[in-house]
Amino acid sequence: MSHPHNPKRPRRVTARTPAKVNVQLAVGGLRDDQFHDLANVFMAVDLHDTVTVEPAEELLVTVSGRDAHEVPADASNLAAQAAWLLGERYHRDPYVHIHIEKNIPVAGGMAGGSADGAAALLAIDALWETKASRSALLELAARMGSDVPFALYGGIALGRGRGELLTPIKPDDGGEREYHWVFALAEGGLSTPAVFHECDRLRMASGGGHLSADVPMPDPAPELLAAIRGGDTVGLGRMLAFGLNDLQEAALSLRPELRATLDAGTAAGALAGLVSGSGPTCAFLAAGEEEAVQVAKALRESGMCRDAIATRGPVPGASVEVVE
Ligand SMILES: C[C@@](CO)(OP(=O)(O)O)[C@H](O)COP(=O)(O)OP(=O)(O)OC[C@H]1O[C@@H](n2ccc(N)nc2=O)[C@H](O)[C@@H]1O
Ligand SMILES: Nc1ncnc2c1ncn2[C@@H]1O[C@H](COP(=O)(O)OP(=O)(O)O)[C@@H](O)[C@H]1O
Repeated sequence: MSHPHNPKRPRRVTARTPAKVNVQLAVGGLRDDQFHDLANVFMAVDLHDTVTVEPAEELLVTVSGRDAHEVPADASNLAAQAAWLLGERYHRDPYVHIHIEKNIPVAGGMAGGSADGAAALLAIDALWETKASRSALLELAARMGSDVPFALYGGIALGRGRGELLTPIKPDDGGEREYHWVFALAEGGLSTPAVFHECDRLRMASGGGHLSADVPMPDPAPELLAAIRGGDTVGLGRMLAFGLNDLQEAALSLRPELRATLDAGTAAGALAGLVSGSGPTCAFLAAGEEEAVQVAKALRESGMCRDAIATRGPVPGASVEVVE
């Protein structure tokens, strides 16, 4: 199935994808397929991985940047899975060199692997000129992982099902809102399945052994949706401080030292601190850009994290940046 190079075809394509934070992560019961039903309110934030693809004799993954050595450079890499899935669908050998420039913390609860998978889908589709429809890309994305479809969407969106059934959430006046965030990066990652498992274990223990399947279907918090639709930073902070991440207790149970990180960020003036998704990255909402810079500085000086990054959201989802 080799395709001779057509001089008009692209030689190299670069795409980039943002990380995410979950402003709500309501976790329902364990389903028969071993996933949990979610009400997952994602926000894409301005911290990106970049993926460059070019034709090659075999499927090859290379990685550079932050924590590159922790990223699998084999078929388990979500970017490699994108090549396999697109190849299967369009009857092509998945022979591409995929280079990932990592910036999103690995196993940090910020969907870095999903970001790379989504960027690779767009980049390889452009390289091969397969012109996959948006719905075809979303379907392949959902097969790759629950978080991958949102990486294509970006912005703010509610994810239902296992997180893959998305509805965008926008301010009522149609305008853009900017929220200022600080992310405190932890040493080492947390395994997403292990955190879901710990969530089930804690529920079983506190409920006297009730089956996780008895947990009601999760819903988004109406006050949270109202804050987002009203572009209300203080209202969003109030809801985050209330505690809308059902995986937070599980992440803290596996990593108790994250409590001190959360305390350090709120003591430094953040409106609210929360564990990002399954953790261990901690996210802090700040009142404005200046406040975010101050919170990041205080967190770095506290020694409670390995680095702290001030950034903003929401930002658009995965996009092709350069076609050469
Ligand atoms: C928790 C979240 C929140 O957005 O992300 P992270 O914080 O890890 O980035 C997601 O639900 C993670 O999505 P993703 O990382 O794509 O997970 P998947 O590959 O689909 O699933 C990995 C494993 O996580 C568990 N899982 C995932 C999604 C879900 N709705 N229920 C689950 O129980 C299952 O054990 C599954 O085998
Ligand atoms: N491109 C990738 N970048 C990072 N991790 C990847 C990638 N592809 C597969 N993985 C695997 O996925 C796991 C979870 O990574 P990641 O997506 O960064 O975290 P999280 O699920 O917490 O958001 C990693 O530990 C790694 O084994």
